[in-house]
Amino acid sequence: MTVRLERQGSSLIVHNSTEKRGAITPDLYQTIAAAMEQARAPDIRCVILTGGDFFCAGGNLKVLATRAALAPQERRAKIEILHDVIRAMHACPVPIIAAVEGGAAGAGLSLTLACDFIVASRGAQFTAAYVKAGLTPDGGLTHALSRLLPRQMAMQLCLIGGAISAEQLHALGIVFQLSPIGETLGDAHKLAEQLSRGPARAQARIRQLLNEAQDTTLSDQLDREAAFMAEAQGDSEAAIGIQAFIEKRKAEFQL
Ligand SMILES: CC(C)(COP(=O)(O)OP(=O)(O)OC[C@H]1O[C@@H](n2cnc3c(N)ncnc32)[C@H](O)[C@@H]1OP(=O)(O)O)[C@@H](O)C(=O)NCCC(=O)NCCSC(=O)/C=C1/CC=CC=CO1
Repeated sequence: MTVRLERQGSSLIVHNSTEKRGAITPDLYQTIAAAMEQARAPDIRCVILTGGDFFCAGGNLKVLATRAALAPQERRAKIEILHDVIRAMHACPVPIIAAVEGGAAGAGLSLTLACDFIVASRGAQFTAAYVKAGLTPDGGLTHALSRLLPRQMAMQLCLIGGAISAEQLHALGIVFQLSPIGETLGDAHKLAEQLSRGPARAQARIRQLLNEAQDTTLSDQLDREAAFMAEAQGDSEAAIGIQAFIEKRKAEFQL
């Protein structure tokens, strides 16, 4: 049972097939970090994160139980490894898809919500979990949940540590697609294929704009949008897309 990085066409796939419901190992951090690095190549159009029967149960509680023996700064350094991975995902130039079988818990949920699209198996369960172990969320979970959910719902999830289903998250627009059990990776590939037919540079600009919009003022965001739109208008992708519209045909962006 391992973590591995695979390339299929223009997609990179991080497989997290570790024991204990995909509980996090150092390999997972290294492999996602490597995928984020490789995603800078122009022929990579998408990254997919996937797991086994259960996507990822978060930090391994048996390992976390040993952390009390470490000095506070050593404990902090271990958490920062996860946070560097989340930062790298935020800065990734291509879309990231989570193909989630079974569900996600703790930092596994943080990783899921750091993705742009979530394809989840029907009945999958998502839980913050941390509070049940006397811990507090990390991996940007409170940042994500406080923006995605009403405050009270985020509080309920984090303070009680209960689960929310893929169906509920789908109704909220957080899960992009519900798939039959065992089919999330196949459906993620189809989505990656669809995305790869779009304009790569426009997609990278859009991703950056939406990610940065979370922490900025309207005025700063208008400046950013103006700069990016000016860039986009001078890009051959816009020439291709606009010409296709005028000629009433589907745009074919270079792959
Ligand atoms: C909801 C569950 C994830 C899955 O429930 P279920 O399908 O019923 O499976 P179980 O029977 O509970 O579990 C099967 C076996 O896996 C072991 N296991 C599950 N999760 C973990 C885990 N996180 N760590 C270690 N082992 C785990 C479980 O003990 C079973 O083993 P045995 O067959 O030997 O008995 C459910 O399992 C669950 O709620 N798990 C705990 C979720 C959790 O609390 N996660 C950690 C949150 S804290 C965190 O993520 C923190 C960090 C901190 C810093 C840096 C990096 C990462 O994370």
